[in-house]
Parts: sequence; C-alpha cells; structure tokens
Amino acid sequence: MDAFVTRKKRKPEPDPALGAQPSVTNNTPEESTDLKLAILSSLHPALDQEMLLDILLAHDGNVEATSQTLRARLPKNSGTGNAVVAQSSLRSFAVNTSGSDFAPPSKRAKVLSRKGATLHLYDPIDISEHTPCTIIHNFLPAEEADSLLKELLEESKSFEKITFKLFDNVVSSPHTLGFYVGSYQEMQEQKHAYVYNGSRMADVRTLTPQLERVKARVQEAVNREIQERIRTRYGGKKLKFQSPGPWTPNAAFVNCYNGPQESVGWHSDQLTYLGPRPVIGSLSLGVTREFRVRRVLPQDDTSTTNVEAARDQSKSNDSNSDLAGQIAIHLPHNSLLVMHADMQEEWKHSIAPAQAIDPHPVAGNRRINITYRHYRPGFHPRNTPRCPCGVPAVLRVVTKKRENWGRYFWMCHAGNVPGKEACEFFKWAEFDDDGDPLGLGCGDARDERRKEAKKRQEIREREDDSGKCDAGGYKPATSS
Ligand SMILES: O=C(O)CCC(=O)C(=O)O
Ligand SMILES: [Fe+2]
Repeated sequence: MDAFVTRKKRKPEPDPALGAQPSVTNNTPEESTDLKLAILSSLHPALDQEMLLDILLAHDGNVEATSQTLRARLPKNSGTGNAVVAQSSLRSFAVNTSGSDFAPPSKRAKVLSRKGATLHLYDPIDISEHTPCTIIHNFLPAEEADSLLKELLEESKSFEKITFKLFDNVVSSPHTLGFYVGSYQEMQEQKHAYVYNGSRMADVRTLTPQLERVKARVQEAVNREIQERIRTRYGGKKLKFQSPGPWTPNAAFVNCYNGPQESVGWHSDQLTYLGPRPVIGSLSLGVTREFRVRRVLPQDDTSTTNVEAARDQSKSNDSNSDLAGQIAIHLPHNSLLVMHADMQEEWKHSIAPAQAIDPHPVAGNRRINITYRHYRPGFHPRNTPRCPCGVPAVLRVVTKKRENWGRYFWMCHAGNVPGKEACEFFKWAEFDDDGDPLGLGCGDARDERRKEAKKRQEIREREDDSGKCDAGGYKPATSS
C-alpha cells in the first residue's frame, strides 16, 4: 500500500500520432487522492494507476462511483484476475460534458479534470468528448504544410509583440503575431475602424495566396466539424446565439512562438468583433506545444453594481485558474484544432511555457499557429456601442458572479489603453437567437448578414457560370 501513497510525478511525452494514452500530472500533492487510488488499486489490481486516476477524476474523486463504473464496464474477471487490460483512450469511461446549456459548471455534468492537476489528452475522440475542441492530425498534405510553414517563418521575422495594460502596468505578450485579412479594403477598415487592447492595429496584412488556399480547406473541415458537434454534442441543434450559417473565416491571426519560453497566458478570445459563441479554426505548424484549456468557474464576489462587477471581472487575476484543473492538448505540426461554439464563453486557454521542446526539422525551435476567424458584419464597430471615451465598447460575458452568469454586456475598454482610465459605461447586450445584436439602434445586423450572404452567393454564381469554382468554393465576402 505504501507504494501507492507516495505516488511519483510522471512527465508524459508520448507520440500523439500513435494514439497515446491520456495521463495526469500533479501540480500540488494531494494525499487523499493517493489513498483513494490505493483503495481502487486493491479493488481493481489489473488496472494501472494512471488509468484509475483518470476515471477517479471523471467521477469527481468519488471512489465508490468509480468502482461501480469499473465493475459495470470491465470484463468480469478484470477486477481480481491477472488479465492485462489494454486501455487506449478514456472513451469507455466517458462522462457527459455536452455543452448545450450555458449554466455555471456546478449545475452541469462533471469535467474530467481536477484541482491542481493537468490531464494530458492525445486521442482525438477523448479531446472532443472532454473539451470544447476537436482535433484533426495531419491536416494538410505534408508538402503543403511545410511550404506554408516556411512562408510564415519568413513573415514572422517582422511580427511584433502586442502591448496591453494589465493591473495598471503596460505589458507585452510573450510571443509575436501578425494579422491578416482578405482584401485591401478590409485592411484599411481594420487599420481605421477596429480597436484592439485600446489601440489601432498599424500592421495589418492581406492573406497570402497560400493562407487563402489553406483557408478554403480549413473552412470545409471546420464546417464539417461544426455539424458533427451539433449532431453529437448539442442534441442536434446549434447553441443559442451561435451563428446559423456556414462558418466563413475572413481574418487570421498568425502567432509565432520562438523557443520554449514564448507563450500565451490564460485568456478567452475577444467576442467584440466575433460575436457570441464564435468558432475558430486553429492550425499548428512546427514545434509541438501544449495548448491548455480550463473551465471558467464563477467566484463569489462582493461587488454591488454591474459596473463594479464588470471591472472586477476584467481585472480578474485568475486566482481560480487551477480550481477545475487543466487539460493539456498536444498540438503537433500540421494539426487543425477547432475551438467550438461552447469554448470562448465557458473555457479559457493558454500556450504554456515548455520545459523543453523537440526541435522541428523545418522550424527549429519555433512554432507557428494560424487562427482563422469570422468577423461578423453585425459586430463591425460602426454597429456596436461606443462609450463616451470614444473607444468602441468591448463585448464580454458574465463569468464571475453566479447571478447573471452567461449574460453579455458592453463596457468601456479605455481601461486597457495605456495612460487611460475606463469610464462608467455599461450596457447589457441583447441578441436574437442567431447572435445578431438587438436594440442598438445603429444598423441592422441581420441586414448586414443577409448582404454578406447575398454577396457570397453572387460570387459563387459568377464562378459557377465561368466554370471556375474550386473544391473549397469560398472567396472572401468583401473582396473586390
Ligand atoms: O497558439 C495557439 O495555439 C493559440 C493562440 C491563441 O490563443 C490566440 O491567438 O488567441
Ligand atoms: Fe486565444
């Protein structure tokens, strides 16, 4: 029994392509878990410790429930005999984590992770069952992936760090990035109308022909994955506020992580221009890194007004970052990760600094990541509220207070501008079922979406007529 009580940390680094097993690393020692494991081990001696721990976590640490599941699902002789039980994934022990309702986590099915621990997932089916993501390994033909990687490594030489304000300090992100859109006209719009972290983006580029070609492939795959997710995880119906039409990316952030220490801290992607329940297609090239996700948990907070609560939330120092545990998804070269509609509002993600990395034959120590996104026309800054400071308001969702959990609001963003204080501006955001803004009195988002769809249809028809339509079939809606 002693051998179980002092369980050693394990550093997992199996090859995802080989369908490696999930594993857990502890961030803090927790003796009671070891004791529970010892009990489970004595009841189910044929099963290994890592697997028992995974299943124990799936049952929120309840030994009896874990043991019941094991008894129900394992072959009769596996608990007492010497049979070797092979376990290639968590599938047979899955708990339902379907994300179709936006409710505080305590009211939902249990998450497969726990305080202070990181669960490492490799198997695509485990990833889609236990996180709001799906992954496709070896996404592009190998030469195409290498060629895009080479092009972006070259581009990334002129990428810059972004600077923003955090707790009254001006800090820069510990990695570099570039921003790409579909046309010259969109580039001008981005430079002059959109605001990021309180500043305008000076360096906006147009998608290279390779990024355009890959975009069409990503679009096709992401739309397939969205439908699959709706069918298998959302009960056959898109989420409330999720955009109903096909996902049509029109912008891409390209991130470069040069060496193991470059990273991105815990965050959710800004909803301001993507709207609620956005989907993002994220292609990784070069060095394998860990993409970590964790569920956002409500905190008990004491703020009395909505403005105070909104400010507290935007200044949240992530003190509860480890309460639900973390899941690490390993992103190897040429893998496409789809962040589904249940991701941004309910989970945070990060790229953790790495202790060590395996150099990539083309990229050396560098990792390139492309996140394709759809900027919704209804969320163009001309259509959304502007606060008295003159900075377009940012769209956020309540994730701190249980009360109003999941409600969206607009707030002043000047607090993120170096040298500026935020004003009192606060407005609840209202959307129709498809996530289009309601009641802003400044442009009809539905009309904008109809116009965009019509334009796309016209382009498709023109291409059909001239017999030029390719397999992806997508051209940027606003390309001239
Ligand atoms: O590098 C990644 O995989 C994630 C990047 C990311 O989170 C972002 O661009 O918002
Ligand atoms: Fe992100």
